[in-house]
Amino acid sequence: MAKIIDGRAISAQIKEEVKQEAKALAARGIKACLAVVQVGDHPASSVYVRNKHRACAACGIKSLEFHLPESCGQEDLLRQIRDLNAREDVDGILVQLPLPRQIDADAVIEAIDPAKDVDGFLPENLGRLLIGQDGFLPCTPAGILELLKRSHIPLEGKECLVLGRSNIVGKPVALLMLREHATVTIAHSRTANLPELMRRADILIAAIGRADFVKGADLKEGAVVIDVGINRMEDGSLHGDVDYEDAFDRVSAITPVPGGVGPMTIAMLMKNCLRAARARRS
Ligand SMILES: Nc1nc2c(c(=O)[nH]1)N[C@@H](CN(C=O)c1ccc(C(=O)N[C@@H](CCC(=O)O)C(=O)O)cc1)CN2
Repeated sequence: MAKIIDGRAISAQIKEEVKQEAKALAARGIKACLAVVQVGDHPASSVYVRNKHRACAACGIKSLEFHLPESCGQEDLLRQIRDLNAREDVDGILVQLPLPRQIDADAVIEAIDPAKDVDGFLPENLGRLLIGQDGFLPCTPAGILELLKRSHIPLEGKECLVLGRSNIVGKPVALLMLREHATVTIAHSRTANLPELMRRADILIAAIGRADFVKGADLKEGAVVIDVGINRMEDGSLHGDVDYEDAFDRVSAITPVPGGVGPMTIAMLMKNCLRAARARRS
């Protein structure tokens, strides 16, 4: 019987811990503050932004909302970021992705002060991860590691396969697994021997954005499956990158979608906000 790795329960635990730490910081006169910048009205982004404000409120972190129109120009957005960089009261800045087509997302992210990069997307912070130095970790990869650790899943010496090579999930989670002494392979759309790699993996982390791509028969018996995919189907339901029903009887542990990795992204953002406030103001 597979263990269901409950991201909602683990993220609630983390947010409770953050709340206690925020209380201790507030007792020293420091109220952590996150600025959330949204451009346009992408429906999923609006949900995630609202959930970030709610999580801040629940944890005792102040949050500020900056909502720019879909038609906003690159320079307007950069001006907004520079203003927030200069504000003493703002500890963390995040720009909700994706951004409209006319905006160069890399340039916008790189304009954020690295000390306020609570998304952990800046080259300074990703570079630190690469060379094993302390920095802000991107929230989804950090959330995956936390799920594995709090579920007592051993990583050292295990074969870990990461499906997907994005800068915000695939590559950083591969580095985190390597840091934990797993043997890591990154597979992508041009990987030739994917079936062989999947059948060998003790831990499979799927982040390719293709609904139900991985089937039970693809997996090693007893594998641990972490599903990062959030694919909305025509009937409105959400499916991961792994066919959950099909995989369930074959694996030893698996994250559901929804309720697995997704909630951890926001919990780890709260942790990063608090860390930014402590580092900037202590
Ligand atoms: N600036 C950022 N933009 C984006 C990030 C990010 O980390 N920083 N990640 C994603 C979106 N995201 C947070 O922003 C996010 C995605 C999913 C969830 C989540 O809790 N998902 C639920 C399902 C919610 C639903 O019904 O759609 C789940 O999996 O249980 C939280 C945050 C891209 N942009």
